[in-house]
Amino acid sequence: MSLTTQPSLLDDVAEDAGPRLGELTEGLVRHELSRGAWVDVRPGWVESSGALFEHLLTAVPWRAERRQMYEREVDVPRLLCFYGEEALLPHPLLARARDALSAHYLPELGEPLRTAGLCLYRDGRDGVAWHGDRLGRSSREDTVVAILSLGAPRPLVLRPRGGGPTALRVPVGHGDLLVMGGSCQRTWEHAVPKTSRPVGPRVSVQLRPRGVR
Ligand SMILES: O=C(O)CCC(=O)C(=O)O
Ligand SMILES: [Fe+2]
Repeated sequence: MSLTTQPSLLDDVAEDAGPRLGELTEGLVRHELSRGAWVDVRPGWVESSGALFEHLLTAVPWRAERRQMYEREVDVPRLLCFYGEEALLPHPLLARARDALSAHYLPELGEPLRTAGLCLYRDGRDGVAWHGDRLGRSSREDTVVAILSLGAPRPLVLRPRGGGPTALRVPVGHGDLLVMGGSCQRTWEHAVPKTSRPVGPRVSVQLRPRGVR
């Protein structure tokens, strides 16, 4: 064996061990919703995602938040950590994912994805109620919110704004990508329902443009 083969063998081993991004467009499916909203789903975009999930569980400074609910302050039922546009993301693969998504959606979106909101759903008691991400420009403009899901799958459900039955239910975990686009934040709502079924922890990474929350 020549010495020069050894580094490449080692590289192969190192690469096999870590999480990787697959080809984004391979298996990417668009669901056209009503009123100019759409959802793209790319199952298993992050390969070997278990290592990334384990890393994020310990590397992210997860925080519990409280919010006002009528007269009382209550715990938000999930842990959170927000990375603004200047922040170093907790794993280099997240920056690569953000950049790949920015490049892919640029023709439609006209700007890059810049921030990352991370959530940890510890078990089925954690969830997020029906809402649109409408705190920023997304209350007036079409936009894109891309979500990478790691760990145990949880259904992300969508319905038209203002109620009605769930129109789309996508279990997301283990490296799946789900992207909400067009008018989705204004004209549709999404949620991750709480469940009494035993479910393991899930991490959600939401990538958004500047000024969209
Ligand atoms: O858990 C998810 O992937 C969805 C989170 C979400 O909708 C939000 O934080 O705005
Ligand atoms: Fe949301």
